[in-house]
Amino acid sequence: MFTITFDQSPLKVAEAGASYNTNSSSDNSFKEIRLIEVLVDIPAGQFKSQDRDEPQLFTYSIPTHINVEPGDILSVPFGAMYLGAIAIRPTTQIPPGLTLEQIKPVDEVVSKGLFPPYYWQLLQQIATYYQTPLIQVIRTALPPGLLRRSQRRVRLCVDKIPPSGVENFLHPPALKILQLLQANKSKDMSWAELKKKVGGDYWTRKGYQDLLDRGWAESYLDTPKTVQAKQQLAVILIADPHSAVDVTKRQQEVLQILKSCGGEAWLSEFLRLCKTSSSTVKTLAQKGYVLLEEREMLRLAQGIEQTPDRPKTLTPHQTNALNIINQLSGFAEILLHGVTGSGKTEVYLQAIAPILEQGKSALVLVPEIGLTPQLTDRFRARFGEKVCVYHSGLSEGERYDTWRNMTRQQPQIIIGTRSAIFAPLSPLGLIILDEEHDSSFKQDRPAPCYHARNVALWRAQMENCPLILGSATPSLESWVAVRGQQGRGTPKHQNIERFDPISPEPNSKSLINDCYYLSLPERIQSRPLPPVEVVDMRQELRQKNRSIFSSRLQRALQQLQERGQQGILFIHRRGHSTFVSCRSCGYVMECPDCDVSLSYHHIVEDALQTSRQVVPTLRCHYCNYGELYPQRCPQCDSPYFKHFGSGTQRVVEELGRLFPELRLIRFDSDTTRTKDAHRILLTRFAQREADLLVGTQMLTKGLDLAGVSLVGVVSADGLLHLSDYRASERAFQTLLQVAGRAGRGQDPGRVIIQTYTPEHPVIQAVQHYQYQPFVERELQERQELNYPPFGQLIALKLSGLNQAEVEQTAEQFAEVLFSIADEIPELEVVGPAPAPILRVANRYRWQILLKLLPGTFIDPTRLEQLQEVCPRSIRLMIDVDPLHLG
Ligand SMILES: Nc1ncnc2c1ncn2[C@@H]1O[C@H](COP(=O)(O)OP(=O)(O)OP(=O)(O)O)[C@@H](O)[C@H]1O
Ligand SMILES: [Zn+2]
Ligand SMILES: [Zn+2]
Repeated sequence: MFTITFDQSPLKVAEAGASYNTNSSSDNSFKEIRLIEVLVDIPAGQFKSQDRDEPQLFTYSIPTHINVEPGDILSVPFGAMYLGAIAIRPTTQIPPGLTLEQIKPVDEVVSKGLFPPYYWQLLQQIATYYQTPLIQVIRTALPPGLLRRSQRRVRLCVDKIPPSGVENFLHPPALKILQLLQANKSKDMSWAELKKKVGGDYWTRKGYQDLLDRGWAESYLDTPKTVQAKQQLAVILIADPHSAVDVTKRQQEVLQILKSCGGEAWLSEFLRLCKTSSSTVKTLAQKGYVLLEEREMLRLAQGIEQTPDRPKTLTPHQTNALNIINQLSGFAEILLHGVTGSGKTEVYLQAIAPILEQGKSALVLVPEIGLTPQLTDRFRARFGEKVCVYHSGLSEGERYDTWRNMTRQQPQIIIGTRSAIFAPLSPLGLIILDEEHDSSFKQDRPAPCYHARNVALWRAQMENCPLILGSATPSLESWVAVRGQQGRGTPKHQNIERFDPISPEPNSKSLINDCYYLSLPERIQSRPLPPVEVVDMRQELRQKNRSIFSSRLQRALQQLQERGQQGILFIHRRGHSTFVSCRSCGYVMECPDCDVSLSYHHIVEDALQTSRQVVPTLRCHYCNYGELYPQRCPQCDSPYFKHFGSGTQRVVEELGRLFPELRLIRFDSDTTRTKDAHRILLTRFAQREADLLVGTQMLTKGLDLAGVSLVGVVSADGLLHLSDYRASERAFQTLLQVAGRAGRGQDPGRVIIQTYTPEHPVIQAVQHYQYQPFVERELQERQELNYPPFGQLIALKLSGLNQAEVEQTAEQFAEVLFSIADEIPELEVVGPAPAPILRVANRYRWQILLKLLPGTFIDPTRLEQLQEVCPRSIRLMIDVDPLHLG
């Protein structure tokens, strides 16, 4: 848990000598100067900043007669033009090189409320904490083209205009505008059009100002008229499939699928889903079972309409959790720790209902879009049209429309991935992070490398609303936040300095107790968690089984079809395992100092420029410790000492060879690229079109499929030995999540995990579902080496096309940092070292780790200086609280 400190410094322009802070009555005379930083919509090529594509913030003064707030859309003078702009934050600083007189005033407020008033402070907080320029944070937060898509228009206030004789006293440009508008049927025109007809910006502005002063005209912001609502064919079920008699088996199937989609779908999506032709659907339409109809396609992404459902009767654990949540009124951080299938989603749904009734909105964040269709469907079934989806996968138009819709202040629910934390909802009554432990909540690149959980916490504090973190396997950060440093205590009530948006005085911080630990220890209907069987792959090798499947997993796969059951086969993502291990004894090479596994590297030795030699080496990518790649296992001398990894492709081939009858669906980033692929593949699986779902990480997240009885993990080792201090935590979470997909329906589940190190503490903990003992042990280890959540890490990630240059720069930077560390004993500099995967997309990558003891902060300006001296050919990324090192 960190403290929020907002920059509430007084007006610096008013700093007349040192008297400002000591004599508070003298500041009134200066309060008149109000400055605002704005984001200007500069047409491409009009302005050259250091970085060509980078938009800029400009400072304007606010005239006394208008009220400008952050989030307003403005018209501002810019060179000879007037441009659209978004007010970002009030400032007290005159930009360097300018005098107060040179700062131009804002022209007009065109539209209000593009984001809530405290929003800029949130952006500012992110910029400060994640050491990123504010403008980059703005670019991450606001949807692209927000200004470009908004059109300034002028309309007459018809009832304010006297009936006749106005020609006698109006100036020509004002009269011209009046006549143009009056001639228009809607009494309304775009600014651009007016300008063209009146003859230039200057006269249009003069004329308009006159009409505005008289109250005869006003300007406003509108979506350009060219953006038309899209029409699209929908197919709608109009009769019960069960009563259909005159249909073929296939047609009956198609009707059933439509029913399971909630009775309605877009035709094109539906055809893909059923793998049928439009003639089948047309036949069904002729027979009167379905209706084909043009409908307006909502550009608000709301998903497919669902049959309404009612709140479920809660279990006692759910009731207890909900009661506590319902009693909260202000900020609180709640960890909802519920085992897989314990009904966390139902708790979210019932916690949101009263929030909407109070006229507030709710924000629900989920890890990946692969998980969203099922979850969105459940929300849609409960709350209908009030649910919208927001994530970076939407088109620009969808994002824009959803954004504008969110600022309309009707109570609504936004479901989205990481970037949805920036949704401009207000008032906000509740924020939920589902699967809060998931690492996709952290942005890897570009900067800011923000974690949506941190941002959510700051937002909840600013909005003074509760934040629910839900997970079956909470992150160590969240666990420690609510249970105290050792993770043992009962929910620890902490003192948090809360920002009060109502009275933003520097000292108005209130102390509140606000951490809750809520647990759902049982599955719904007291279904048992599926037993976890661990298979020792070293034994298989001894028994001469060289297949990637143990004989136990082979038997289980065999039985799937015989028993008409379904399974999930989990494969660790390829290309991420760089560790080396022994197939005979399971020994893994580790760094003697850093508690992470060593990474395999080829080093090309070219010292004499005559011979090129490939030398396989093992390297620690924290501290750069290295040794030669041993030919035989240092522990048991076995020659089966290898670099690890088996991809989806290989698994699928082997499955095809061993079980030609088994019907597979591949579910990974290769097969789920297109827009609705997740929904389509999962629906097909749920319709039992396949026996086995084979895939990567994506499978672990929240799938609720009743038919799945078997879960197989091909090799846990890829997860266990990631060369990262978080490897164990992540492996534990992933394995428990994937195990949690089994046995959610009537059939009891079964989980088979294959590994070369069955004695590994993570495997032991997973086998017995021991969350707390695992976490306590892990926390102890982290504490010994000052890893998070105890100490803080900052990674400086360098990359460039020239390997020697990257390495050299990294070494120079490390020198600078070492000298800083000499002054700050709480700072440790580790490295520089090559990233575990040294070269990605042609760029060589090195990194330096900064380790800070609890409570220590490094002055951000010192890291900024590194940014300034960084050669242009090298990219430097500052990753605060990095999750993935490499
Ligand atoms: N009170 C209830 N009564 C009956 N069924 C329920 C109840 N609560 C939830 N369910 C059902 O139980 C199943 C599991 O619930 P849910 O998916 O919400 O669990 P979860 O805790 O989110 O699981 P996971 O962490 O594995 O994603 C769902 O099909 C849900 O509809
Ligand atoms: Zn060995
Ligand atoms: Zn090391």
